[in-house]
This record gives sequence, C-alpha cells and structure tokens, in this order.
Amino acid sequence: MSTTTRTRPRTARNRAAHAPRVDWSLVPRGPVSATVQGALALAALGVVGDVTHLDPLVGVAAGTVGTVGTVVAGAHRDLSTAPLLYRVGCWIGAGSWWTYTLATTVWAQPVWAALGVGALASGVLSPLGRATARRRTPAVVPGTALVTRNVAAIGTDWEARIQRVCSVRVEVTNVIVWPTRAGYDVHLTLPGGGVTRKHLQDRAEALATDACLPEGCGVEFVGGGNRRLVIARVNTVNRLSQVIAYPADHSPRSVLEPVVFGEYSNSDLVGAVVREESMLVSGKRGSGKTTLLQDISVALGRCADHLVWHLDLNGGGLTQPWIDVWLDGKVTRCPIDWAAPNAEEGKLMLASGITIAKHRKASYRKLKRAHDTSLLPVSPQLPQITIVVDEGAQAVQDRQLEALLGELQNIGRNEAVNVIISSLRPTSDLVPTNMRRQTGVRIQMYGPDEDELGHMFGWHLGIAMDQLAGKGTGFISVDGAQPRPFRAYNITPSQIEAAALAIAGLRPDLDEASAQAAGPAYATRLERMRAVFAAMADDFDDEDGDVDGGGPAPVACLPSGPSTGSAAPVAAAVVPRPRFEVLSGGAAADWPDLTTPAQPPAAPAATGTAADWPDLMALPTTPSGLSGAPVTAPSAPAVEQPLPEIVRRTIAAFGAAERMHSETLAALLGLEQADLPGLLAPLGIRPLPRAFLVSGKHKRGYALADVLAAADRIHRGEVQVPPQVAAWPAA
Ligand SMILES: Nc1ncnc2c1ncn2[C@@H]1O[C@H](COP(=O)(O)OP(=O)(O)OP(=O)(O)O)[C@@H](O)[C@H]1O
Repeated sequence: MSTTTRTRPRTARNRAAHAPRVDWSLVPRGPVSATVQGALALAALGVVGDVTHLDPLVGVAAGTVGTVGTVVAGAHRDLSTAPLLYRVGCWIGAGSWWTYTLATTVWAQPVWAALGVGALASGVLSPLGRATARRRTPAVVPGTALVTRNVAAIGTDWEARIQRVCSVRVEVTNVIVWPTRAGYDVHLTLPGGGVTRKHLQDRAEALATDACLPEGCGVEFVGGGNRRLVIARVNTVNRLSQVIAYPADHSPRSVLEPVVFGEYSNSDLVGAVVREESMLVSGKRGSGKTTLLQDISVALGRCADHLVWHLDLNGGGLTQPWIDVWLDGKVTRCPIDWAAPNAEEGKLMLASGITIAKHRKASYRKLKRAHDTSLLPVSPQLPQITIVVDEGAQAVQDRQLEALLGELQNIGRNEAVNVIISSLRPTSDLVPTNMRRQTGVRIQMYGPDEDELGHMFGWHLGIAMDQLAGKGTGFISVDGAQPRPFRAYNITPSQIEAAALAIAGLRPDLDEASAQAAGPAYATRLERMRAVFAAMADDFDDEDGDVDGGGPAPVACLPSGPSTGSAAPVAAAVVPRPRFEVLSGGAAADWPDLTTPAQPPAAPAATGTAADWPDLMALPTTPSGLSGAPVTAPSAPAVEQPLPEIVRRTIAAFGAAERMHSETLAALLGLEQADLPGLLAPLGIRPLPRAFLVSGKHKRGYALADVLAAADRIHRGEVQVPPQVAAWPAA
C-alpha cells in the first residue's frame, strides 16, 4: 500500500511529461502550411481594409517596407540570389494585391481568383525560398601563382565533394598550392553538431576517387589549429614516379634534427633522426643504395655537431668523390673525417669507434650531470660520429669486422658513435639478425623479390614492390612504424663535390679526449687515406688498371705528429697486419683495447722507415692473464656455407618472438605443420620438449635460439644440408 502511494505521483508526472503536446503556435510546418497561412492572412487584411476603408497608400507602404526589409535581412544573412528573389517577389505580389483591394473592392471574383493563383505560385516555387548561404570565394595566399578563379573553383569543388561523399557541409576558407606543385592544401571549417576530422579521414579513399586523383595519390586530413579547423592535403602528382634532384642546400644543421634524404609520394620530406637510431639500407645491385648513402652523407655532413666516417668496401664508389676535392688540393681539410676503403683500415676504424664510445662513457660524466641528462649532449665541440658502411655484406663476411660492427652498434648509442649499414639483402646471411633487430631506421630499396620486404620489415604488412617506381625508390620504416614508400634524392657527382667543398669548412674536429682515446690509429688516418685513395684514383684513371673490388692493399705512412689534414707528401709503407683474432665465444666488448699499442709509441723520426712504426694493433698483456700473443679463433672453413632458404625464412618468421608454436610457424612459412619436422630436424632444429603459452594457447613449438644456433653451425660447415632441404621451396 505504502509502495503504491509513493510511486503514484512519480508515474503521473512521467505520463504528463511524455504525453504528446498540442502545438498551437502559428509557425508554418512546411511549404503548404506556410502558403495557406500567408494567403489567409492576406485575405484577412483585404477584408479588414475594405471594411475600415483604409487608404490604398497603406497597402503600398506595407509592401515597400516588407520588400526592403527582406533585402536588408537577406544581405545580413548572406542569402544567395534565388531565395532573395523569391522572397522579394512574394512581398511585391502581396503588397500589390492588398493595395488593389483598398483602391477598389475585395468583393469581386477576379480579386479572389488572383489571390488563389498567387498563393498557388508561391507554394510551388517555395523550394527556391529555402535559405542557403552565398558561396564565398576562398582567399588566395600571396605568392601562389594559381589564379584566383582556379583556387575558387578548387574550393567550391571540395565543398561540393565533401557534401556529396561524406554528407558534411564544410566551409572552405583557403586553398594553398604546394611549392612543389605536386598538390594543394584545402583549409576547411567543419560544421557544428559533432562532425569530426576522423569522419572525413574515414572517407579519404572515396574522396580521392571522386576527385579522380592519379594512381598513387590521395588526400589526408590534418589539424588546422583547433578541432573544427581541418586541412585536406590533396596530392595530385605521385612523386615516386619523378626523379627528384638533391636540393642544393648546405646550410648548417644539427644531428638532433632529422636528416632528410628524399620525399614521400605526397611530397612530404623523408627523414630520420639518427642521434640514437642506427640505420640499415638494403637493396639489390643498382637499386640506388650508394646514391641514398651519398644523400645521407651530405645531410649528416651539414650537421655542425657531427662527423662522417666512411667504411667503403664497395671499391671506393661512395668515398672517392668526397676525398678527391682534398686530394686535388681544393680544400685543406678532408670533408670526410676518416675513410676506410678496405677491411684492414675498417677494423682500425671500428676498433677506434668502440674505444671512443667506451672512453666517452667515462670521461663525459660531468658534462652529462651539468646538462642534467643521461644522453651524451653532442655539440660542435663534442660531435657525434656516424660510420657509414657501404656494402655491409662484405663487412659481415669478415668475422672480425662483423663482431666489431655489432659491438659498436650495441654500445655506441648513448655516446654518439652510430652506424649506418647498407647490404644487398636484409637476410641473416648478409645482415646478422641481432644487427637488424637493433636497427631503428630500416630501408628496403626496390627490387623484383617480394620476400625482401618480409625479411626486412616482417610479414603480412600489406606492402608490395609494385607500389614502388624502380631505382631510387624504396620503403622506409622508422621505429617499427608501418613502412611507407618514398623516393630518394638523385645526387650527381658535381653536387657531391659542391657539398664536399662546403662541408670541408663546416665540419667540426673530433673532441680532444676522443682523439686521444683513439690514439695513433686516428692521428695518422689522413696520411693513410691520402696514400690509399690517391692510388685508387690512379687505378681508376689508368684504363689498363685492374681495380681490386676489395680495395688496394693497405698502405700506411709515417706519422708526422698530430694530424692536421694538410696535404704534405708522405712516404707510403705497408701497415703491419693487425695481430688480433676473434676470441672464441667472446664478444668484441671483452677484447683488449685494439687501438692501444702495447707500449706507448715513441715519436718516430720524420725520416724513419715502416719498420720503426709501432704495431697499432698489438695486444697488451691483459690482467686476465691473456698473453699479448695473438689469440687464435677456432678453425673455420675458408668460405662460409650459405643458409638454406628454410632457415632464412624461419628466422624471419620469428620476427621479435623468442618462441613460436609449430602451427603458427608452419602457417607463416606456408607449410603444413606435419612438413616442418622433415625440413628442420635434419638441420638439428627440433621442437622444445615442453608446450609453452603464447596468446593464451598452450602448445609445442620452436625456440629462435635453436634456429640461430643451427644457422651458425651451417655457416661453419658443421652441418650438411640434405638435398631435399636445400631444394626447398622449389622441391
Ligand atoms: N634516387 C635516385 N633517383 C634516380 N635514379 C637513381 C636514384 N638512385 C639511383 N639511381 C640510378 O640507379 C643507378 C644505380 O644507383 P647506385 O649506384 O646508387 O645503386 P647501388 O644499389 O649502390 O648499386 P651497387 O650495389 O651496384 O653499387 C644510378 O646510376 C642512377 O642512374
């Protein structure tokens, strides 16, 4: 009972609230009611005027006031022409009819017939009277060459297109043509009522199709200042299909900014910040790797807080144009701080890089504290070093070079000693898996083999080589982001020379502490570079000359005190062969400091011979009891055995995973699960003894460590690959 009493008032209130309301207002609800109401009101006025004998001038005045008021209000509301004419027409018609009835009589058949015809006409034409805002001409930004009429047409086109495709009435306020003329920005204001930028972005594909944009072009929507202001970036020319010349700009920059080396298809600049991230560039012969490394060398050379070192095992093609300006005496400082054209010099360079990184860790603690940062603060006084390695595949075939490269990549990030490596393929036989995994900026250049994309970026990313446009184009992924197609700048030898001349004067010197840490190997590099590259240039000039792909034999010159890069003539002599070997099972970090001679080198006499030159790479006696005598590596086959395709693809399929269920692995390899053991077991790769949990499923599978260990054994020739496994996937 009490419950009933409590609930009744609430129920009654609700009923009252939800009961249909009767609308007594005289506001018209559509064209018919508006016409009928208007006609009745006018008839009433006619009768009242007749009965009260109103002066006809009252009718004239009412019509005039209504007409003028309509025009003024229409201008204020920015009404377009059609509704304005309709409304003015209605006022003139009504005013004339009333004036006539006041002047004669309302009680005549033709008078009522005229009212009926007028009301019918206004009802039929009422759609014309609907209020629509006049289309404003978008402003043209000064300096854009497009004529106003074209810009206005683009703006009104896009207003209509967005209305048509997205059912959103936007207002175009501006159109700006890109300086590259490869597209334009349309500045829009979204209507109120909850329409968001994403609403338009979701229909971007449909809008691009509606706009009939060329293949490879599209539209994207970005913020324009606040949530209702949007910029539609419309790309009308596919930059991938054009050769883009290097923009000759040698103004100083910082390595803390992105190094820019090309353009995306929509003309946005492609770049990456390489202060901490290393880079891997892969592509078949002639795909444009060296050109891209030249772009990167120029971009890095422009950084006033950065030094470029080249490790060029590709016959000097990358380095020679940079060194020539110095060899020819056009500049007194070499634009490239250190260049190594062969593996021996490369080992000196990488060992020095490792020593510098280790030394910086200790010697710049105070500086980091002063800057309140754990990351070494680079500056023109303390520059970053980036070692650009052309033809990394040759580097990793030398196990010492491979170990040094891997070690430097592992330890050099914080201390600003970085690496950029190019390789013919991104597969583990040419780029060690860990090296690829440690690389933040990955680039795969165009080639006919789709698999390369999977090896480089991972599988099933929805990208394909046919999205590219041949030499000089590729995919780039920064920090694991979805790979995007881009085109690298095409840089010519004369442009490299111009850049080299500018950079020779711009680049900093290595900081004193790092130079001292690197020791004589660094101090005497320029003499060796002069001798080696001059010899290579002679070889190139000599038509009968036979240039060794691995570079000429290493040559050293007598150190002449601290190196200044000056062009003093030097006596060339053969560098004593470095006496170090890879320690069995040890990382390069465990090695003794390779660049420190056993004894501090005595200052050699200027007229000394090569015999007087200290052995730069002699191992010191280490506290761990290792003697200074060379430590020999376990015997390895002279030529590394190639990995079978099944192992390469298995490593790639693992991606970042440590363990993988057999079912998943088989699916990624395009195999039946039952076929896996037949291909992997003969290579010593077996499933883990116990099931493990991945994505909520408890199943058996493989460990990446086992696959990598097997790959190592195959490399060393310890495992014979059965023919049916070697033949896969053809078999
Ligand atoms: N960005 C580019 N735009 C236009 N053409 C390019 C571009 N990059 C390279 N090319 C063309 O491709 C040719 C080969 O380029 P490059 O020498 O850089 O390739 P690569 O991959 O380093 O070859 P290799 O491995 O044989 O040294 C160049 O001579 C040039 O004609």
